[in-house]
Amino acid sequence: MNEPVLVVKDLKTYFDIAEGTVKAVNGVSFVLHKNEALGVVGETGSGKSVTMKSIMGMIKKPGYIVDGSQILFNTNEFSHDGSMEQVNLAKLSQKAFTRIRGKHIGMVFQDPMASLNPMYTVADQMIETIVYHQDVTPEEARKIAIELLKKVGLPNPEQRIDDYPFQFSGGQRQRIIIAIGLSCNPEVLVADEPTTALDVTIQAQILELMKDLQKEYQTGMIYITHDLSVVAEIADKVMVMYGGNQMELADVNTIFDRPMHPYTHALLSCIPRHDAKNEELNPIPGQPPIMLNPPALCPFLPRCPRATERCKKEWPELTEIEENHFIRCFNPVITKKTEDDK
Ligand SMILES: Nc1ncnc2c1ncn2[C@@H]1O[C@H](COP(=O)(O)OP(=O)(O)OP(=O)(O)O)[C@@H](O)[C@H]1O
Repeated sequence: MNEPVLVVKDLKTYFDIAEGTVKAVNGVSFVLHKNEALGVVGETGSGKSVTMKSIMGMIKKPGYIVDGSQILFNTNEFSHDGSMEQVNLAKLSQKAFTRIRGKHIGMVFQDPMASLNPMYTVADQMIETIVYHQDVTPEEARKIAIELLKKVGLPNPEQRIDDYPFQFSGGQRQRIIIAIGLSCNPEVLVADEPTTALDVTIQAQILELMKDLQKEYQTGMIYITHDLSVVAEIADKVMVMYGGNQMELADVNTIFDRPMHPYTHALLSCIPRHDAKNEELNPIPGQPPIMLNPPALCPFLPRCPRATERCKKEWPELTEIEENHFIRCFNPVITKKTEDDK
């Protein structure tokens, strides 16, 4: 495996509000390599977006990254001799972050209209980004922008680049956002539910496009979704989040074939499988956790069918149960490896 581009260690992001502390992200750790796609999956409110906003320096007051959290990014942006170094993004000033965001870490969000400025043409917005981060003239930037728009499948980009965002369909706008996200050839691309606002056939096209471009550019990608079928499609490895914590992290086949966390099991049994005899969905009994002043116990405890007395007393640390398979649980579901898995 190649060098890691991003190493996140025990990331905690809290919000101090009048009622107490919302522990939105409460100990997340993972490594992202070049050319690797990490799928982050979890129910609404599980901390997926706050994790990504923390990585991109977008946490605003009353939110803050707790001391001790590490978001180590491999970059030569700040070194004097062009050598690579690990920079802790959790400690980076907002000013310094403008040299990382958009250039080394690209972003694609759920709502393309919110990411594009309605007052400016696509050309204005793309050229501005490219000129800001790269040593090129506006004329060169325009050429780069047109090439990128071609790449993301926008028809007739030489003319359409001078249109305003409202003149495009939702799917086309998302293609433009992907082109902007990739415009500086970032080492990491963060995508937060980029297909949710689109209709189903367009969703599939955009997903395919992102997968192809990620492999072509060899970008490290973090792809957030609540949809397990999307994860199966796009991810090399998967992080399952619940209640601000990562419950499990493993390569995509392991997550689907031999999940060990009871929550991952519950999540997987909620999706209909074409090979399943029982066509019914199995909702997970109970309520999602409250993140305000949570107890130092597994957040899945009240809903967990495997909970024991120990779970009511101790905090489960993240453990590497087998190589590259991490789990936060005292009572994992152990199934034997089949011959195919070995
Ligand atoms: N500005 C804020 N102030 C207080 N709490 C916040 C703030 N932003 C997020 N939170 C809380 O942090 C928790 C995690 O939110 P987050 O947006 O990361 O969830 P998510 O998994 O991305 O959900 P979704 O799939 O709905 O986007 C939630 O309980 C949310 O209410």
